[in-house]
Amino acid sequence: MTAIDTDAPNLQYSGRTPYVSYTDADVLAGLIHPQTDEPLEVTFIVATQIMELHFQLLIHDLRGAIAALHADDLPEAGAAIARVVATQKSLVSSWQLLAPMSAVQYNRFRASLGKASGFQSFAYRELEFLLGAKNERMLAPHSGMPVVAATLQRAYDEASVYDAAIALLGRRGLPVPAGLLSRDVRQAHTESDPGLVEAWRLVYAGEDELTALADALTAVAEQHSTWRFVHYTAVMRILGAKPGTGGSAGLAWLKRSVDTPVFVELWEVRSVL
Ligand code: HEM
Ligand SMILES: N[C@@H](CC(=O)c1ccccc1NC=O)C(=O)O
Repeated sequence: MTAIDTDAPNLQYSGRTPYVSYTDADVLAGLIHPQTDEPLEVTFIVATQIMELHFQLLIHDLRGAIAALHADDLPEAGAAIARVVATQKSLVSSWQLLAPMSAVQYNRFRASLGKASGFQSFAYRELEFLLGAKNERMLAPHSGMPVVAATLQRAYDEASVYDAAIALLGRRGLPVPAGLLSRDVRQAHTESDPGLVEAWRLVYAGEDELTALADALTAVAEQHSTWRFVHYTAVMRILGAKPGTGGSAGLAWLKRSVDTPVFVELWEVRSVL
């Protein structure tokens, strides 16, 4: 052994290491507070926190995609949407963390959740709004948190990524129905518009970058549906048809969003390609 190991990392720091300062890993480590002795409660808490972090990353990149679409910067929009899809895949795979959890294990700590429910996730709500799944009533739970409420209100009031994309199609000369370009973007758009299906059909008839945008947005919609469906089946397995802690009917309530995909015309257009 030589006296000085020149390949070794630095070993001496005073206070928080630069890694901890940059990542706040100590703050993260202090955020796990189980209330029971059931080992799976820690799994549940960490899985939820991991999903919340994914929601924040998705919001960040979706906002980037929307800004790029507004600026007619398709390469940047495409790159941001590709990051969104990669994050969504990671988000969906984080359900694996809860795969080992049975109904019996969940019931051992469910009472300690009280009236807490993922339904109250402000980040998930912002994500849904940015994807165009708007619902004014979903603003209400957050009114007691002014900063959160203001951020959510902004996402509710502004164009979704789908609105921004169809506005771009309109500017590129595609026959997007005028009523859709001037619509109130605070309303959900869940009924397929035949004129917009035709505009997407024409996009796919071409070979340009708009086809790539259509496919990238379809991938976003597909991954979002997958998250909703995997959540739904996890609830089926763990909770059955019991009412939710958030006060909803549970499975029956969740089914409505499972049955309402985002970017509806991008699904309809498959039938006429
Ligand atoms: C044991 C696992 C889980 C069960 C049994 C469960 C159950 C439920 C139920 C019953 C609802 C309906 C609202 C209510 O009345 O509470 C709901 C909504 C929701 N849950 Fe979960 N959940 C689980 C895990 C998760 C996880 C890990 C997340 C990730 C953050 C999550 C996020 C959400 C969200 C965002 C909603 C609202 C969905 C919407 O608005 O469409 N859930 N959950
Ligand atoms: N709605 C669930 C509970 C739930 O989803 C939840 C409760 C507290 C903390 C996180 C939760 N789930 C996901 O975020 C239930 O009814 O059991």
